[in-house]
Amino acid sequence: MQTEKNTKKILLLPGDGIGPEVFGPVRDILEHLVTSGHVRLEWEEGLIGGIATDRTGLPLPPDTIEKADRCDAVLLGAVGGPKYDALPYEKRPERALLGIREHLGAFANLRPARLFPELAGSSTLKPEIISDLDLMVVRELTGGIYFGKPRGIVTDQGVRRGINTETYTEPEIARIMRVAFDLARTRRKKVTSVDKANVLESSVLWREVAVSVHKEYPDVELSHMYVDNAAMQLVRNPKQFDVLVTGNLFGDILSDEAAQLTGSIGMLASASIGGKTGLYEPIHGSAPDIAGKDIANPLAMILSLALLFRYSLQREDLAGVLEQSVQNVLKEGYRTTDIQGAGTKKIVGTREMGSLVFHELKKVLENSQR
Ligand SMILES: NC(=O)C1=CN([C@@H]2O[C@H](COP(=O)(O)OP(=O)(O)OC[C@H]3O[C@@H](n4cnc5c(N)ncnc54)[C@H](O)[C@@H]3O)[C@@H](O)[C@H]2O)C=CC1
Ligand SMILES: CC(C)CC(=O)C(=O)O
Ligand SMILES: [Mg+2]
Repeated sequence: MQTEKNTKKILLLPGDGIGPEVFGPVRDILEHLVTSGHVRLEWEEGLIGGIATDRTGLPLPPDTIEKADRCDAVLLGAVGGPKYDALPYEKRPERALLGIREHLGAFANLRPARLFPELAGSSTLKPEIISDLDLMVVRELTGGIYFGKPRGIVTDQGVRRGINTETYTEPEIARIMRVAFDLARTRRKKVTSVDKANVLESSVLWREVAVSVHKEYPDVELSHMYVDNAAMQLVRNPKQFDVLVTGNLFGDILSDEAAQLTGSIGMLASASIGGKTGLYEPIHGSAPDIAGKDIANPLAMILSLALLFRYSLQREDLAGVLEQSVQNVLKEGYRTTDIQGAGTKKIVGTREMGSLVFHELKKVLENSQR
């Protein structure tokens, strides 16, 4: 095990709905890692989303931005909920999410869809289709239609019109392509670039830049796929993919689909990198349908903390310990309801799953010191 020279600082933003619930084990895990001397780390908490609007009138208060700027990494739960759905866009919790991603410059969103072998019987897909699945979705996160201007709802001669703009610049495409090619070099050296170049000019440029950047990576294979076909191929034969790189909107949609290949959206973690500070969050939302019921799966949240150790703190050892702890708990047959299936010995709630992983983590750490 390594130790840190300098104390690192992280910001915790639990957010709304199941966000604070799945965050439960995070503080215990951090506390234990610090008190047992495995890492020198401090953390503070902040507000984001609906809860921030309730308490301060703003979904992304300046205090949260200031705290994020003093930290080495940010860990976020989820934002949003029906209570806030009627708010104008600038006041919505989701605006805060886009705002913090943009502020941190976190343009590369890595969403690793890796199937724990123990969950091969938990997906709605046949085990032979998903066994050994290990695909990385690289989603462009600070451009595209979520940020393009003009946007809004205007009234034109008495008729209301909703407008959004899909736009990508050459440098925006080139930098996300480099992230995808660099990652592919550490994996199976295959990049599939997903676009809609048969219809959209932004995708025509996307494809041209992909081809041009690819010249820097002759050892990596590049192929292109239209997004409608990619959505179908993901459930037909997902193991054909290694790194799948795409824009903000397509990546948002395809990564929820990829999550189901791993058993549940409650399993998929994400790392948003490329800017001054990394941002780590499960890919799921605030799940208002199950919030407050102690049934949400906290594993995507815990695995996001593992990614924080891997990408922002360069602590591959601790990332591995967390991932091993999750796997051991699954091996013992514990499941939240969303991942029940073959191999389930006991259905547990959010709190119990969190505490099982926490206790397993202590064991894994002890064993690693022997
Ligand atoms: N990163 C974020 O903060 C995101 C926020 N949202 C927001 O979340 C709210 C709900 O959006 P939805 O479209 O329903 O997406 P969602 O991801 O919150 O939920 C989709 C479905 O997956 C289930 N689910 C999600 N996370 C789960 C977990 N950890 N364990 C077990 N089941 C889980 C939910 O119960 C629901 O049936 C909206 O306000 C939306 O804008 C949506 C996606 C991402
Ligand atoms: C507000 C949305 C862009 C959040 C989302 O669905 C995501 O990032 O996956
Ligand atoms: Mg999404």
